Amino acid sequence: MAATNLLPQAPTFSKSLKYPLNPKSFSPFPNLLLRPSPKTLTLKAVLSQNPAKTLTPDAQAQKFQHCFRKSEDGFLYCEGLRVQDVMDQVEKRPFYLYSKPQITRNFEAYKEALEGLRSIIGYAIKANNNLKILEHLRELGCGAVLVSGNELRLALRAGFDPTRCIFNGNGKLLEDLVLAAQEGVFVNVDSEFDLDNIISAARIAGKKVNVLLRINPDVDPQVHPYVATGNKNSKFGIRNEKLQWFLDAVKAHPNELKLVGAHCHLGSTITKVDIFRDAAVLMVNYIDEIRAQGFEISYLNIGGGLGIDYYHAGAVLPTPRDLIDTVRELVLSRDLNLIIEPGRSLIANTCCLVNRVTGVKTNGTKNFVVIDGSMAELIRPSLYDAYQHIELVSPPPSDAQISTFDVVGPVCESADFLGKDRELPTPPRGAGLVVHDAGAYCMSMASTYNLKMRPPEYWVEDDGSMSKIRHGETFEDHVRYFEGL
Ligand SMILES: Cc1ncc(COP(=O)(O)O)c(C=O)c1O
Ligand SMILES: N[C@@H](CCCC[NH3+])C(=O)O
Repeated sequence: MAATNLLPQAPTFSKSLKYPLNPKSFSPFPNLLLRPSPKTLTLKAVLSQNPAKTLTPDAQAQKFQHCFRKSEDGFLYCEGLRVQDVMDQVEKRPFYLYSKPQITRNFEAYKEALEGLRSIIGYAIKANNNLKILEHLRELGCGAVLVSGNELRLALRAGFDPTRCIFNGNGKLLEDLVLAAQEGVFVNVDSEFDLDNIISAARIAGKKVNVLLRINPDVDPQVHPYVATGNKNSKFGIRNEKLQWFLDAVKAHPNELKLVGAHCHLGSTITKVDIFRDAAVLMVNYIDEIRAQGFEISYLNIGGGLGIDYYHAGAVLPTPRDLIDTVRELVLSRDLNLIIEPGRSLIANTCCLVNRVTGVKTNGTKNFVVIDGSMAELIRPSLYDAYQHIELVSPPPSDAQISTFDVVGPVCESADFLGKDRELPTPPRGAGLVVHDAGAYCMSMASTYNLKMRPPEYWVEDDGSMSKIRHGETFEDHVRYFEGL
């Protein structure tokens, strides 16, 4: 399917140009320039208008209690099952172990927080694309956020209602946009060429597409630069300078496009709700400006990004209720539907990567616990220097010496570590060791580097029994890719 260029390209600095390109027109931002506009609101101004909200730990914090608990005699449990017993029953290789009830509790926490608002919870499938988990979230009433054609196909296979799905991304392909258009999925517009493709897709599908403009509000999410997406250096979204061009372009295509909302996504692992509040203030200002031009905007999508407590050190972090409460009045005051796109905060704390200790060694300056899991199964520590809590699943021998270890895998990279400088009792060979909070961006980012095949996944069911929810990849799977070539 070849895309024709339906739209002229917006200039980098669109101040002096209008859609369609017309050298005579001068101000593409009549409204934005004449009134206090989002552009003139610096972050500092926003903050002073909206004094920081004090975070109150609420009853929901209880709901975020960890499904993995240590018993008094030192055994780790997942809900009612001893992780050691699970290890003894399953294949001897690293595996992911989830709690289905915790997934439900996490979802319910968002649902309860959203009471009184018209809303869609769009689960960001990129965080974890296990089909069983998707089906469970869909049954609970979740929508889905997709960033590729295959994520869209998987969401449809899992039975998600397409009208509760949002297709995001800065490089969406025409054929995938056609599917999105056919299915009636919301599509977020990221760039000029993206809009061009969306218009083509609408024509091919013979369907009008409901679009949201992904606005880059330039708010610093105060996170690792690799997971910051809503600041001015980001590859994502539309900056204020180009906004009018997009509005005019949408207006020029009434048969293909219906502009229904505005979207932003600031980044991931955000642990201060005031950051979301700042962005939401900017976003509703944009929505006011856009509505003033006659568009019927009914959705504000504030993206995902809420962080979780990776450290297990007793910190009180914002809950879904804290997040929703911080934007609630803004949403109500504009009579908007709220879309949120949580990934990590729905799924991360529901799972551990369970590993076995291969052995312990020292190189004279450092001690190492070598396990069978690695950066291939769980890359976050290597990629972002991310901390994930590590502990043994069973009590160590009574004479085990406590030392400081790097917990490493067998992969031939010095970046292959799961944890650095961790104080642990010296584990015997074969001991079980878990990496916590492994439900988000772990399995979905796993690779087969060093031919470490992707691990199997299990979950503890609501009745306390255990089921396999994904087969582990095997050597035979790898060899099969070359059959018949
Ligand atoms: C557009 C978009 N929405 C939602 C998410 C989910 O973010 P998180 O897992 O931090 O909630 C992401 C990932 O950061 C994203 O890029
Ligand atoms: N992969 C990142 C999150 C990226 C979010 C996607 N926009 C992580 O592991 O924390």
